[in-house]
Parts: sequence; structure tokens; C-alpha cells
Amino acid sequence: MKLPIEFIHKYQQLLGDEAKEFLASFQEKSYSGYRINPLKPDFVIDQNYLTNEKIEYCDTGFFGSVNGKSIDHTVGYLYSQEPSAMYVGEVADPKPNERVLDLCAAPGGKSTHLVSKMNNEGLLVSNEIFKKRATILAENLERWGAKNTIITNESPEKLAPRFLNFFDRILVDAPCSGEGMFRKDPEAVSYWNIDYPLECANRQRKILASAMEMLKPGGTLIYSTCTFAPEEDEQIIAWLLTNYPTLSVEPIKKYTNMDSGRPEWADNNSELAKTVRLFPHHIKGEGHFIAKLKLAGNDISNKNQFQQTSKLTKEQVTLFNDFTQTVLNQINFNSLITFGDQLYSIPDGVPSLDHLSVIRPGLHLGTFKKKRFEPSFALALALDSSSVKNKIKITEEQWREYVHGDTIKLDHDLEKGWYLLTCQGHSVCFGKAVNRTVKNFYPKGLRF
Ligand SMILES: C[S@@+](CC[C@H](N)C(=O)[O-])C[C@H]1O[C@@H](n2cnc3c(N)ncnc32)[C@H](O)[C@@H]1O
Repeated sequence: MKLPIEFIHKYQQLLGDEAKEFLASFQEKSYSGYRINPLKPDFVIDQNYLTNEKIEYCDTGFFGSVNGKSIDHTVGYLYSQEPSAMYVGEVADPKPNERVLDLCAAPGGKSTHLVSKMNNEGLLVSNEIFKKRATILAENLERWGAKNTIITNESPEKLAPRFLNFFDRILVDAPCSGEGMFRKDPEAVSYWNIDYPLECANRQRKILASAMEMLKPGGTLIYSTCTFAPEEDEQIIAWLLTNYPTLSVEPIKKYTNMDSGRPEWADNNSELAKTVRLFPHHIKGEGHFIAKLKLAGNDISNKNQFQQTSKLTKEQVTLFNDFTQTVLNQINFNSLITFGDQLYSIPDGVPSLDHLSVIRPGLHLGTFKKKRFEPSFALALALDSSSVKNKIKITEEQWREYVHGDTIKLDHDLEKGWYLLTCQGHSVCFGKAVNRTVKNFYPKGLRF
């Protein structure tokens, strides 16, 4: 890979003797990894995935790559994620029942990790500013079986007034100059110029100013980038400490060959050494920077449930109850609301989402059509198959035909109605059995 000459000079100055080894690492191969999904209790994962080398700092992380067209990946048993990026979710370490915001969330690597750590409890608001990327984020979170998550498509400035002093934990995985990803995405080199880190830093400060409005007293802010640029790393944390004096830096555990942040690359504040740098010439992964900060003060926020408006009509209640009683075992969903014909189960404690661009206000349960309820793909992937009465086991070959858009032929009669299709123990989709045929309800946009 050909690195820009100004990039080389900059890091020769910053790193001195170490620069040679650092710059040489750009000619080495990049690392791939994946996390397995602890939320799916009927976990019958291909054992081959578990024999790969484990990632030291992430219980669910392994080195290796995943076939994007495999069942395991398609139904959210695995998420392909660069190994260093996994340390961000581990450092964030959200707890079940917290209110958590992932402010720059697409395509969803960190959000899926946060949902796992929260055991699908509490509230995760997963936000992405760009619509197309927010749609991909929603797909990834649905595959993962997220139930406690609201997905928004907003600018941080517009989100802030709605969630003032609201969150226990906020992750800002900031848009950055991406120097740490040069090996993985050589195109990123073409966007780089010597002024780019400062441009990114300006944007990062704006995003963080909004994040700080939403962080409650006593809350935790996690800031991460995939760049080496001090302007976007230590200097941003120094800026935060100067402008928000009640913030303090929390120490982050340094696993094998992880480096401390460099105070001398900012204002010499020794607290900056508590942050962590992952350098590709030291660890098996790409470049990353992570900081964890705590806001002083006691939590005075109101944990009561605010929301929610659109109640179900009597007919909708009957249709949904008919579905749950016929198809599912006893399951309690959180508060139910409708947006148009769409039915959602929303996490507790959510303020009004009016006038925000909301991609998913919670778990999408399905759609009310004329006199019937049609369960969603998201519901199928969020359900443990043991919680479903009506199931049909399909073979891998039938699964391949189904994800392609074909129907499934049955060799015996089944009562007409909805069935959860399972393949190799995974919940894969709902289908409707009619006369020895399972009609295809695999989402059109996801067929392959
Ligand atoms: C590093 S990526 C996030 C990766 C993601 N956290 C993950 O783990 O999959 C940064 C994200 O910030 C978004 N972004 C860009 N400009 C932004 C802005 N002004 N405010 C908030 N987010 C922005 C980008 O679209 C991008 O999705």
C-alpha cells in the first residue's frame, strides 16, 4: 500500500524510532474477526466457528472470517467485526436495565455488542445520521434479535433536546479520518490529506457537545475512533476535560500489547494515559483509540415510563391475541403500540419520539392487514424456537430456496396458518402453510 508522504512524515515525527515498525505494519495483512450471539438460547452454532483463536479481551470474539451468505450469519448468530473494534463494546460494558445511547451506530457492530451485554434489557437508542446506513443498522439489529432497541435516524443536535440528561451511558464511535482502517479499506487512503484530521475533529467536538447534553449526572461517556491522529484522539479528550470540568477519565484495562494514550500528543495532562491505543504493529488487529469518561453527580433522572400514544383498536387486539394464542407459547411483550398498520413492542421508559425520524420504535412484531395479522421477520429472529408452538423444520436446501424467494413443498398436511421455520435449530423466518405449501414471507429486500 502506498501511504501519503505527509502521513509518513507526520508519524515519523510523532513516533520517532517506533515509526519504522508502525509504517511497515501497513504492508501486512489486516485481521478479521466475528462475535457470536449470546442472546439466542437455542444456540447450535457450527462448532468450527468456536475452534478458531479466541480474542483475549472479548468473551464472544474470535479471529477468522464469516461467510455472509451462511445461515449463521443471516439469522444473526454471528457478527463479522474487526477484532480491535470489539474492545469498544467491552470497554463500554453497559448493564441490563440501563439507558444507553449509541450515537453514531451504523452499520451496527457496536450496537449489537451493546445489546448482548445488556442481555436485551433496559433501553438502547441506536442512532445513525444517514438514512441508508440507518436502514442497514436496523437490518443488523433485527438479525441479532434486539428487543430493547429504538433505532433513530437523526443528527445529534436534533436528538439532544429530547433526551436531556437522560442516558446512563453514551457511546460516541465517531466518524473519523479512518487511518486505522487503511489496511482493511485502502480506499480510505484516498480521502486522507494533512488537514483531514482537523476537519474530523471539528465534527467530533460538535457531536460530543450534543452527547454531553444527553448524558445524565453520574453517567459514562465512551469515545472511540479508528484513527491514530492525536487531533481526533487525545486532543479531543483534552478538549472535553477543559470544557466539561465535571468529567473525569476512567482507567481502561490494557490487555497484551495495548498502549496507553499519549499525554504528550495533547496538553500533557497525565490523565490521558488512562485512555487506550491499539496499534497494528503491537496487536493483532487494526488501529483504534478508546476513552472512557465519567460525569460527576448523582442520578436525578426520572426512571418512570413516559410514552406512548397510539393504542391498538379492539380489532387489532383480537387479531394479535389470536396470533399469539395459536402460534406462540406464553410470551409477555412490553407495551404494544401501532405506527400506522405496524405493530411494535417498545422498551420501557421511552420519552415521546414525536417529530423525530424513527426507523424502529422497538421490536417490530408485524403488520395488520385486512382482518389478519402478519408476523414480521424481526419477530421470527427475536424468538427462541422453544417459545413457539407452530414450527416447521426445514433442510438447509429448503432454506436456500426460501431465502431466494421460493415456496416450500410439504409432504404432509398441516393446519392452515403461521409457522416458525427453523433450520439447524435456528429460527429463520415465519411462513404460512396452505395446502402442503409454505408461502414465502422472506423480506423481499433481503432475498439472495
Ligand atoms: C465509525 S462509524 C460507526 C461504526 C459503528 N459504530 C459500528 O460499530 O458499526 C461512524 C458513523 O458516524 C456517522 N456520522 C457521520 N457524520 C456524523 C455526524 N455529523 N453526526 C453523527 N454521526 C455521524 C457515519 O455515518 C458513521 O455511520
